[in-house]
Amino acid sequence: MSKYKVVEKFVSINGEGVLAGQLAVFIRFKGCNLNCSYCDTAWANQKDAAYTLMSDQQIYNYIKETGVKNVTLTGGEPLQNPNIIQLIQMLTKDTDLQVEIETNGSIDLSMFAAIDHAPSFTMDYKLASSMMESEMLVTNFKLLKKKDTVKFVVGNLQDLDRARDIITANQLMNQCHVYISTVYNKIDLVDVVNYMIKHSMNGVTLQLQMHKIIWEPNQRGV
Ligand SMILES: C[S@@+](CC[C@H](N)C(=O)[O-])C[C@H]1O[C@@H](n2cnc3c(N)ncnc32)[C@H](O)[C@@H]1O
Ligand SMILES: Nc1nc2[nH]cc(C(=O)O)c2c(=O)[nH]1
Ligand code: SF4
Ligand SMILES: [Mg+2]
Repeated sequence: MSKYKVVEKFVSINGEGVLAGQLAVFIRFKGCNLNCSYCDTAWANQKDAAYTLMSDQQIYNYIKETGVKNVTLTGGEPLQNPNIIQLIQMLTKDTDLQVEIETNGSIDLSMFAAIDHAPSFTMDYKLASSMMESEMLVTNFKLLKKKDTVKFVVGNLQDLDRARDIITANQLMNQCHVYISTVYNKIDLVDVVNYMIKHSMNGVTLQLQMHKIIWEPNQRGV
């Protein structure tokens, strides 16, 4: 049985994505293969970050004890542990749960495509201001389904230009949800909306991180 390094687990409202505003139970895994300039959970990626080793069953039991049905696996990078497919299979077998996975766009999603009752993926496409764009695996786009999301976290207007190019070149609007989020406190939100109007970005959703509005932005466990 696999064990996973969990740095925190908590119940909150989901602050991001298509289920934003709904209750969710979060499992945050330690460590990441990328190092984005703006990462708000860099603490979880440090070698000396404290963690609890948990098995698939212990994670499942914790989730069920909370009584919360939306489950978000995040990190760090949850999919960098190849055994995570076992946990995903255990969670998705329980059709009472709605499983969502936050992933950074650098991990090949093909091995997860065949899972029964597939989870929904929110896959970032890291833009230039993250300093991680060269790590993006664009072959993942074709694996995404209607319930999945590509998320662009923009730090400046050049990032928005690039996001628009990627959306068009890969016809993402026909593939899945498309979200624009903003690097917290980094870019004028009015500029982002005006950009969306100017470029007729129909169907694209702008999302702000709700938990950073409700709580102090650096607070953990929310
Ligand atoms: C912390 S990451 C963990 C999952 C995975 N490693 C990833 O990058 O998608 C979860 C989400 O938070 C976003 N994020 C991280 N730092 C942020 C910041 N400063 N402002 C806005 N979003 C941020 C990431 O882009 C990602 O969409
Ligand atoms: N409330 C809340 N919602 C979230 N949605 C995605 C998160 C993440 O860190 O992946 C997150 C988070 O850290 N907190
Ligand atoms: S990929 Fe996600 S966890 Fe990793 S550094 Fe970037 S934002 Fe942070
Ligand atoms: Mg977060």
